[in-house]
Amino acid sequence: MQSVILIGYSGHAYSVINIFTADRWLLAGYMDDEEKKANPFDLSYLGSEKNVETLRWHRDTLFFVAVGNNHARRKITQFLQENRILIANAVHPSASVNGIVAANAGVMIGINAAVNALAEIHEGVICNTGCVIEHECIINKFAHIAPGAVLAGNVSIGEETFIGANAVIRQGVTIGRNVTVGAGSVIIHDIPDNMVVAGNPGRPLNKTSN
Ligand SMILES: CC(=O)SCCNC(=O)CCNC(=O)[C@H](O)C(C)(C)COP(=O)(O)OP(=O)(O)OC[C@H]1O[C@@H](n2cnc3c(N)ncnc32)[C@H](O)[C@@H]1OP(=O)(O)O
Repeated sequence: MQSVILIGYSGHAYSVINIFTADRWLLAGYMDDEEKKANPFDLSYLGSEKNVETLRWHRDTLFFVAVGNNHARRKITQFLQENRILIANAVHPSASVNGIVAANAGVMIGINAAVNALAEIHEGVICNTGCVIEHECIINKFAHIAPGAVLAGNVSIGEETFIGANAVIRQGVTIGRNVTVGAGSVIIHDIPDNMVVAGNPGRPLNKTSN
């Protein structure tokens, strides 16, 4: 049985725990800035990942950065990599994965998510519950595709971009980096970097710096 240590232990981590448990991994504990008051999965607290000595103590175990915020997830992942810590992927057994998923790269693929032919899922990406990522889509590093979102064929999503729950992206659309797409939006045109867009059809709400 493989074992994994989580970094982060709140809402997003709970979904990640569900995935690892369904895939029969052993959860060796969690790391966070401090011990959490809530411990619904009865995990052991192993200290802060910022303490390099503590981190290296566990270097024979795989880690997973279970942090929903895209930018924070990237920062922590980079820190782990600098310290030669090995990172797992979390793929729920119910997910249908036919694309190309970066190996050992902190990718999460949730319950009933579908990744179709030749889609690329890069490092640190979250493909959340029931999302559909169609053929030849490219999901760049540390993006998050929220539950139920549908990306038609050949869509490209920039680094650290967030696609809200149940959003629909028309085929061939390119969405830049650090973009937020509101829940339920329908995106039919390309979106430049650093925008917040929402609605049907999606329109800018304002400029963001996430
Ligand atoms: C497992 C998980 O939980 S993963 C997380 C899933 N969560 C989501 O998908 C939520 C995504 N977030 C959203 O949709 C947010 O509403 C955002 C990011 C688009 C905007 O949030 P905020 O900046 O806080 O905007 P705020 O709520 O103040 O609304 C601003 C305006 O945009 C409109 N608006 C906000 N969200 C949306 C939306 N999804 N679709 C259409 N219009 C929207 C509001 O009605 C409001 O309009 P008004 O100014 O005419 O009253």
